[in-house]
Amino acid sequence: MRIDVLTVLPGLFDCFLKEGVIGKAISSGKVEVKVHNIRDFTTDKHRVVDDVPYGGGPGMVLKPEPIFRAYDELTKEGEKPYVLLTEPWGEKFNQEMAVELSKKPRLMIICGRYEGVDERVKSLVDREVSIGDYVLTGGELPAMVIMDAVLRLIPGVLGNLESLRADSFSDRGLLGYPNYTRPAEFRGMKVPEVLLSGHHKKIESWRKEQSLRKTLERRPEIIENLKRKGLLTKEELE
Ligand SMILES: O[C@H]1NC=Nc2cccc(F)c21
Repeated sequence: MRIDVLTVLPGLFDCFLKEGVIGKAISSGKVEVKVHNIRDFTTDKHRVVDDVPYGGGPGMVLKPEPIFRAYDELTKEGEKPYVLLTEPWGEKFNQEMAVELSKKPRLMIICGRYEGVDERVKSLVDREVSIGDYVLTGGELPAMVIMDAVLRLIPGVLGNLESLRADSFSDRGLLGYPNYTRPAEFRGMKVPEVLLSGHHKKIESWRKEQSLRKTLERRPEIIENLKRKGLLTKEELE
């Protein structure tokens, strides 16, 4: 997969693209992520990227020209990208959307600003996406959240062990089961016996039960949603 990111704050992406699973996926060539500074696509001396809103009001609005120039430049060759705009009032991002986006050969993410982007930019956009109903200063963190969730789903990006964990559970949006590691007892708190038993079938069913119980307790709507979609097996429903 190739992702092009358009932003006025490219520096925010430096560590994200170098560290961890995402950093390895890029350095190994499994995925290609290019961050572009919208300012590099301006033509005036002051490299202006935003301006005051017509009709008055607070804040600044990202101008259309530099973004269109970047889009034209970056889509001259190769496959047309599926274009996302990170927007406070966009469609709520979730695991289902992450799975759908992970199947696209090429993405472009235009990072919005809280005050907004000129409406005409949306003629380039396939999906306006928000990561939540809270006020951020810009769309760069949402872009990193989206890339993190999407890139980890690309085959080969996660190590073998981790990909085993990316089972139908997490990808159905169910909450995870409790995790423990050594020591078996710490400050009087013991690891559940079943996890020390080495009985894999029992361990698996304990984990499944824990995950379903926690999801039912904290996020009952996820269970309802899966029921409606017929994505819960008979024994999981018991
Ligand atoms: O993800 C959203 N949630 C909250 N604030 C935002 C600000 C700018 C862009 C954006 F996508 C967002």
